Amino acid sequence: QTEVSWWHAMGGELGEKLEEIVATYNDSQSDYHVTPVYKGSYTETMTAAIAAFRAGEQPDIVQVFEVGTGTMMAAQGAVYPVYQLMADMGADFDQSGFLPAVVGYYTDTQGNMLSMPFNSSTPILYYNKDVFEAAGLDRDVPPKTWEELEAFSHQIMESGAATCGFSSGWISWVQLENFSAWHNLQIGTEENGFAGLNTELTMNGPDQAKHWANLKKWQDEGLFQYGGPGGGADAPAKFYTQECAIYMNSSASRAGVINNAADFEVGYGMLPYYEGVEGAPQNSIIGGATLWVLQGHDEAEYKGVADFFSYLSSAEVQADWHQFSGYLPITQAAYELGQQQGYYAANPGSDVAIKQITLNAPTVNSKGLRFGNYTQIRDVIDQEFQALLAGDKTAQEALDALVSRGNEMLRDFEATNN
Ligand SMILES: O=P(O)(O)OC[C@H](O)CO
Repeated sequence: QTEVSWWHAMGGELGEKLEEIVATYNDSQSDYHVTPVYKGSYTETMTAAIAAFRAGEQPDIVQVFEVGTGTMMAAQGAVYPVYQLMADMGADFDQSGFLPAVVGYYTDTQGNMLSMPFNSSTPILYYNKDVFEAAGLDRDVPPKTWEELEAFSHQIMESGAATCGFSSGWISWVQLENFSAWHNLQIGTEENGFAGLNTELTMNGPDQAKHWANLKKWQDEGLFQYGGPGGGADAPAKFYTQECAIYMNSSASRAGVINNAADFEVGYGMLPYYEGVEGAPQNSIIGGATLWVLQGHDEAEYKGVADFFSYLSSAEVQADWHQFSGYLPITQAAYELGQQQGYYAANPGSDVAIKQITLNAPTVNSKGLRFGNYTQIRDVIDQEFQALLAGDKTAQEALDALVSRGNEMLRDFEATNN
């Protein structure tokens, strides 16, 4: 039996489900044995894989979050592009079967898919229907706009139904990158980095500054509670314990919400937008991760990787993973299978993510982002957001600082990858 190693970043409910999927594959055939290894957060997993590659101890497959794409694409000698691997191994691979929003994020300039989609998400809004009702709000109507979200939060807090309006995971991803796409605002030049390495960040415009100034104001009023840097590890519990009535996070937080929010009914909505911003709401952008294959292994292992990828992207496996986790149904076939099964009709709100990401045809501002060194730039975004919350900088100063610090990191990346 040939061993195939897969380093991943799925913890909690998602990690357990991933292991179940792998075990089913391992039991279904006898040529290959896939071993999944949890390596921590997305950043930790990516950092570990890069270090392992340098030491010649890299796994066959590594799960890399969407913002690591620019860095992985530039690591040409380290990566075995998925379209090439599937062709070399004689495996079926129909790129056109994946959702356009997913394909566009992971293809090179010739349109070839470099990594295997597995868990693509988009941020959505979760709310506590019981708290809404206790506050005198309609339990079936989530806030559509930020103006409504602010008014609802005041009503919730003043009525005593909950002590906090909202929290959010992934400040950078949800409250800056997706915020920009959703309002059709540019994130960076060169088509948000898709068109070339000579790109500059531009996410410090007046609408982003207005939003960050509001988040600071709402924090000071108690309306908004910060969940911490990176994924925002403290945010989920604020929603589960019914402290905060509204919670914005990955569509894949759904598995955790269903598991932990047993005492109240959860409602689902799209991200809020500001009234009067032209083009809003546009469409949200993907997050989550794809599977990158690393060089340096023998052909038998790559045959195993190709076989495992075919299994992973089958409609049955994808539909099951999507329905359990809240990740998007990344193939058209998985989405259609869910419709045939009556899954969306039986689970109201479970299709909010796909409706939101496909709400309008993506513009040059809303098809995603691709920047080198972006994992490090995300850390800078977190630092500047914390400086804003601490009152050390205004929203405009924090955004200007993260843009100029980020641009230096983009220049470093350009210099080493040209
Ligand atoms: O929680 P996930 O897996 O949906 O990922 C969220 C962000 O895209 C990470 O960059």
